[in-house]
Amino acid sequence: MAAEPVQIRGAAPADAAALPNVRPRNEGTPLHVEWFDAARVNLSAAERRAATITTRRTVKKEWQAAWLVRAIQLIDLTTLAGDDTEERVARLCAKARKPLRDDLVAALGLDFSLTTGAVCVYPAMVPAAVRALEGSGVPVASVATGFPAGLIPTRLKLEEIRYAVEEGAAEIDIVITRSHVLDQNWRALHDEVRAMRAACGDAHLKAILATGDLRSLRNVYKASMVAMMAGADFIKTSTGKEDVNATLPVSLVMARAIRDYRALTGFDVGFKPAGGIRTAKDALAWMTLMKEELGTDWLEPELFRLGASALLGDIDRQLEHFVTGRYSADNRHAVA
Ligand SMILES: O=C[C@H](O)COP(=O)(O)O
Repeated sequence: MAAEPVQIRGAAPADAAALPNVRPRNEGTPLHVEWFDAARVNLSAAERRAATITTRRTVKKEWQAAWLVRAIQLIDLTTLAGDDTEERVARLCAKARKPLRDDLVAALGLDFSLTTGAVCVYPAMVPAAVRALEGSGVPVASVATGFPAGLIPTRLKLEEIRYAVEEGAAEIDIVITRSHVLDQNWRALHDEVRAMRAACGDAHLKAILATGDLRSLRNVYKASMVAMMAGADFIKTSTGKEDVNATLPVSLVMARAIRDYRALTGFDVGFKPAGGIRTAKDALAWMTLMKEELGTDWLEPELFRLGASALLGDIDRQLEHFVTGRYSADNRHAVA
């Protein structure tokens, strides 16, 4: 079965910031354990359903370029390495501003300014990223709260968020305390994410659940619900540093939690799979999952991001193949 084309919207009008935001931000709710306590997740059913995304569903060839251009707009272009430097961050930001070569942009007939969804860096790199992205409209996302393990005192986690926001990060990717989930201490998890959301102020909060550490899909569902009740703007699978990072079955469970939370509260919460997403085929699989489970609003950067350090290169390669009919040498493509 084939997926339908995505509508690629152009650049936002210059005065977009002045327009009223029609989608209200998730305010969160008090903790309602009864909303998820009885939830059961059938692992093999989730795996079977996720498998159909890559086998039964394909994006028709003539629509693939449009889907891949949209995938670029959804990427949180990431560098989270111990040897990051301001120069590396500046190069990454240049890719975020201009992800494709001019000849490919012209051949694809793109009449808008194509950028990635955001650039995601460590807090110490936020000032360099903000400088490099000035005037581009590309937001800077910062990880925080003792990423990736999250095992620093709460006071320091909140201070780290405030630092990144003060330096200009518009999005904060926090990590939750995994032991709160493993101990089923939902009150502690709710309080923690609530305090982080308050520290974010106007910056949007993405709650990284580190699903590879949570031991069951049932825990993934419960942690997703509590993070949303605490006011997360996005729920995100992984840091990219766990042994198992983004997978389709985990993403399916998180998408169902987003659907359930929406039915209960009316709030739309975004989703960000991250960690190990490397190929154009991966990007299309996650986009198809979003479209089928949550609808086309979840193909917009406002509600869906692909967290990836090494995806853009393959998308670039596939788009070049689409335009020219051949693949060029790897060294001609973006490393990111
Ligand atoms: O948040 C984003 C992840 O760290 C990216 O992981 P990756 O390097 O496997 O793409």
